[in-house]
Amino acid sequence: MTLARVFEQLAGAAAPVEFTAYDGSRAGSPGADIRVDVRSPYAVSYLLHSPGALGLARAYVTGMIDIDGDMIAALTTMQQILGEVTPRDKARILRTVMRDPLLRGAVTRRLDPPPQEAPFSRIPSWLRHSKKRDAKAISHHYDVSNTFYEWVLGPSMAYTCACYPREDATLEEAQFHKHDLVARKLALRPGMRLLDVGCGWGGMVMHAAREYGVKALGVTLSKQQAEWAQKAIADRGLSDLAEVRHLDYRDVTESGFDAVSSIGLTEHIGKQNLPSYFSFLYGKLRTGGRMLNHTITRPDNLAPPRKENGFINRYVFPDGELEGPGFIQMKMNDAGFEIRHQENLREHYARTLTGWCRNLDERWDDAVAEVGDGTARVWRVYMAGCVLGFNQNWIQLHQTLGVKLDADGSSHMPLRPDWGS
Ligand SMILES: C[S@@+](CC[C@H](N)C(=O)[O-])C[C@H]1O[C@@H](n2cnc3c(N)ncnc32)[C@H](O)[C@@H]1O
Repeated sequence: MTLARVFEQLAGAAAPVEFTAYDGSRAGSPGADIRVDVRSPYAVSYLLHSPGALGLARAYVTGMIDIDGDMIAALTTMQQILGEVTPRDKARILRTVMRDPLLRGAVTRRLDPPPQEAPFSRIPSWLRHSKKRDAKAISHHYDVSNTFYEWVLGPSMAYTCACYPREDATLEEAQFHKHDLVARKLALRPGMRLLDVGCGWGGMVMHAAREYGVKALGVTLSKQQAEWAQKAIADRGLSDLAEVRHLDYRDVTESGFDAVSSIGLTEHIGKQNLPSYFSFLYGKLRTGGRMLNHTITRPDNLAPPRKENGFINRYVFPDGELEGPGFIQMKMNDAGFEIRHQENLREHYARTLTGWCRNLDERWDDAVAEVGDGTARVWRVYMAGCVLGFNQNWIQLHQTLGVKLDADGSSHMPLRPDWGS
């Protein structure tokens, strides 16, 4: 039996996928929008020996399997296919594979993980997140290439969930709207001081300075981000108001800020450290000041965190940890914040990621030349996979607004805050 037929056997003859393989075989639906090319017999080894979807990801990252067509649609189809495979199907396919001498040789050999896997020892959560280890983990993901990120993210250089004000809003409009929503929730006014922790390429800092006349300080652990942001601030004539430092947020010495924003940093903090993280941010605010925490969450508040050893942790965000919205809120409360508002932008993140996937596909050849085939593949499969994750509610996105009350309990909030939608 040819290799393409083996895959067809797995997927079912009616699957809307065309399979081709290194042995010249073809199967599945000819001319389908999704084309899967098995380029090496060793792809089967990854598929059989890695848990869950990790095998498919490894085979794709190494280029042993190629996926042509819309990646989001391809992963959706594969998810359906794999979800329908029974243990009996697996046993039958394994028997077929073992009859082929080349495939048998490939399957019985265990392969090393692709080099794109982050070189981090898997240690318990409470041992992670030293400043040194965090700096390495952040560099692994963010110090890839600013040019690559410009192509993927677009001019906003915002690397977090956008907020789409209308069905037909562009990614760029939605990123502007997100920054503005944060600014409005924080009630930014000219002359205020904002601290933006985990500031990325400086999008929020520049928005606050340009649109609100706010003096804004951003800190990021990524050297490349800081360099890009510092140049952007100077180029845009915002140096009087905006500043970005290459710094761990724990090393910010100033305090008395009128507002604090944290947009996409909490995912890197670690469950054990959430109390000290929120206490630190609380300590940075003046009384009456507001803090907006924007983070990916999981839809439950159960312990322990799930899939710590999956593809995302190994290849994309080493040491990343997600908690439920209730848990985040509880830890903010316990640090002293009064919670005033919380909202879930889950569907907005699926749209945002779809925009990034489209951008990457449009510049695919350039991206491969810039960061290498394996790294470009990691981003392509991770971003498309996350679209499924947000659409199917494995993950969510919560903005939580807290206030540091005056000693007399006054919040300085209007009775009905109106920050629009
Ligand atoms: C997903 S990015 C979000 C960037 C930006 N806020 C945005 O919306 O585009 C996460 C950011 O958190 C930063 N970060 C992670 N851990 C940090 C730490 N301990 N101190 C300072 N920044 C940190 C990263 O360097 C990165 O800039």
